[in-house]
Amino acid sequence: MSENLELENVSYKKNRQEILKNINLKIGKGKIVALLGENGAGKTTLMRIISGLAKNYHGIVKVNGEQDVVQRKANLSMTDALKGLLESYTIEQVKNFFLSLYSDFDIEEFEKLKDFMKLNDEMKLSQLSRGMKQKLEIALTLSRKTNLYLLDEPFSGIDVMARKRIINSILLWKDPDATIIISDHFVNEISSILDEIVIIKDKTIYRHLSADDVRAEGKSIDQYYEALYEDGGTE
Ligand SMILES: Nc1ncnc2c1ncn2[C@@H]1O[C@H](COP(=O)(O)OP(=O)(O)OP(=O)(O)O)[C@@H](O)[C@H]1O
Repeated sequence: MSENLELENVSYKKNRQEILKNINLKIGKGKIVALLGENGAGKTTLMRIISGLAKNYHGIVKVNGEQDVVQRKANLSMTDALKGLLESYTIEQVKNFFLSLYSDFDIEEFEKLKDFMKLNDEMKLSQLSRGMKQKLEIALTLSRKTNLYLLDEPFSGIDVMARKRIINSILLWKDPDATIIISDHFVNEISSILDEIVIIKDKTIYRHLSADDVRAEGKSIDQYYEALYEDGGTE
């Protein structure tokens, strides 16, 4: 059976500058994975490569065994849902747009998530705060029934209490076979739901390990992550 995500020797340059090199990564079905790294390490770029937004990379990218970009897009859902949408759109219009665009968009799931996020149909995008927009993006992203979810710093503008509520609920919303990759700078907040950790450093995958292995060492995931940099890893 194929992995939900496979990257083989992926490299990417932008304006002749090397951004990522020799990325090899396999993520199995059902895993929740943290994608970690300093500012500018390449987390967003990696997600954009996987989702087919960043082009002209070298190497092989497969989502649910599919290499073709159209197939990959059909097999993943990413938190860039509101990009390009008119600010005058109401949430109801956004919902209808998603319904027309994605055959896997689960309207009942969206209604539940929308209530959970304390959003309503009449709200216009222009009236939403940054945190409210992020909540809407999470709701839209998770309402698609797909194999891979890419959440790029999904909680950065969301207040602490709502963040905890959302993180704790991800396990309930998630299909057991679906894989979620979350990039985040607040590792301790998501650590309880993680199965694996991927760290990008020096333009490549620096560590890929199971969260249980870290816990078995008696360390929390953020302690482990911080120690990597304290040990002189910031060169
Ligand atoms: N449009 C662009 N043109 C040129 N270089 C870019 C562009 N976007 C990103 N980069 C470069 O690509 C590298 C990786 O950026 P990326 O946004 O993927 O990092 P990140 O790990 O997501 O960072 P952060 O944690 O700050 O969001 C950086 O060195 C950045 O300068």
